[in-house]
Amino acid sequence: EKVRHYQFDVEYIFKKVDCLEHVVMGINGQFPGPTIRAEAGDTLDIALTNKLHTEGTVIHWHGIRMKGTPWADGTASISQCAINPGETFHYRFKVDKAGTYFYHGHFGMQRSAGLYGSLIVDLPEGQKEPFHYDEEFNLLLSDWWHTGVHEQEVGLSSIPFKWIGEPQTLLINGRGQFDCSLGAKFMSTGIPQCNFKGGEECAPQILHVLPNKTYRIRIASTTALASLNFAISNHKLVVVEADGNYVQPFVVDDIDIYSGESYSILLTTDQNPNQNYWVSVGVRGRKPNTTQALTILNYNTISASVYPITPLPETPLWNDFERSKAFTKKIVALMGTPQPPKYSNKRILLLNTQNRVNGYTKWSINNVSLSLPPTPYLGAIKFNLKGAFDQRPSPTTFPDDYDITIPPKNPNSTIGNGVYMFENGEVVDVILQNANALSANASEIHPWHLHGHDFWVLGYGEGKFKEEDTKNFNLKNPPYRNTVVIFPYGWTALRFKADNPGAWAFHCHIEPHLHMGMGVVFAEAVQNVKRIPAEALACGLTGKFLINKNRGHY
Ligand SMILES: O=C1O[C@H]([C@@H](O)CO)C(O)=C1O
Repeated sequence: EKVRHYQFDVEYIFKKVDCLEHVVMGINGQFPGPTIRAEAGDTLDIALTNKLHTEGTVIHWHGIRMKGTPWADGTASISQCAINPGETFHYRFKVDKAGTYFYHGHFGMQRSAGLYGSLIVDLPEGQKEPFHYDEEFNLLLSDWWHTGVHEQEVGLSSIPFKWIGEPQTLLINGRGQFDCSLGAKFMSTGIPQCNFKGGEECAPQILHVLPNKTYRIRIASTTALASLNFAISNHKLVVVEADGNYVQPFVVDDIDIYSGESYSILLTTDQNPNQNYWVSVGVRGRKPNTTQALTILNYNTISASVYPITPLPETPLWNDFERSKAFTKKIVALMGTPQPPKYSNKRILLLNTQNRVNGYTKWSINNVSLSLPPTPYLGAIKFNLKGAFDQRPSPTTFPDDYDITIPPKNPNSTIGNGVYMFENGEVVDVILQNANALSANASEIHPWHLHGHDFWVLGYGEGKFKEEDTKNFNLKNPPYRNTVVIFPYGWTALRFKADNPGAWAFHCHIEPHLHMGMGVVFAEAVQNVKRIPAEALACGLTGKFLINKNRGHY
């Protein structure tokens, strides 16, 4: 159990992200940021210096539960004040569970701007994974726009509303090709063939393998918007991990991965080693307008620049939701995974709707669109600063007669910043209810991510959730995750234990949707939180409160 020290300098850099040069958020001059690698039980000590000139920043350690250090969760306005330009914030927290994680900006739309990197936690020395592999790869998937995020943010909060549209490019480990494709010869789109000489910033990273070995491929998606499908031609994939928890292994030809999720898959190199194979990432869930990302699986027996003779993997139809559901429902926990409590103490229903507030387009939960306050919730709750946010209890349900199959009859909703307060240790069921968006016959996919906890996914269903649906909850081997998707016109049920004192975001991981208000704040036992560093509180009402106190820890 080591303490691992990192210095992260966040700054804008120029980078040929998709062969065209863009301004991107980098860390220590790198995009994506440096990969953090630690062992379960280690403490990470990351000094984050904001080298941006005109905006604050924070970094969220996605999937790490922050037991005892809720102030290190890295969510602006919730766990801390944004770090001002020139200032350094010290994140110090324990990584308590092995798995595939990542980190990313959690202020404004800085994740969309490229502020992200991988965080991999290995088992401690001497402990063994419940599966065998020889080597591993790590693939961080993302999507990229040619419009800068400031322009995107303004568009989302303008009248008329300007939607960001579909991404220009999909990136694998921060590399994509916009003006060419490796598979152009095999496509009918007229896009030119890429010819890389080597050394190009945007050249795909080739997966070099040896025959008859097993590789663990860690895949995480930090996309701003896109739901993705990953496939390797001629090879089966065995899914073994999801969001840092083991799953009962199952074999598939391809996997769906939503923003905020991570998987480990095992790949056995049992195909003809004298050929190269495609590794493909394509868009699902929304009508795609982005070329699939490609790289090569190369057996090291031939040159990686020989074109695969197999056809390009075809991304399943974007709107074949039955196929998406079939994949998702294959995921169950491996025996030995923590099991859900048999009963819950409380159930809340969260209706997801697209709305209007004063003519602005928003997303709302039970008719409240989240607008983050200037004082972070953690300090505001701890010091009982009642003016910091709406003190009224947040709505835990929606009208019985709400028709989820049509656009909202009254599309007007309200802006809010209240909190869902839970008792310490309370077992909470959350039903995420999807609905029709503002235009007719439209209901979208939303991957929901919970901070500070893993939850059990008890089930998915079509239409409106009904009491009798609880009979079909999976209490035997529900997957234990931190991100779960709601399908169009459907619901997803999850259960979690509110046993981590702190204030925690629970939100749609599609970044423009969160920006449009699609999230809520949960909090439990904040009175038990100790030693919040002053630098996490030095803004808003907590900042004023501190001025009247000594510096240090509270
Ligand atoms: O939030 C969104 O807005 C657009 C569309 O609904 C209105 O332009 C879209 O596809 C979203 O996901």
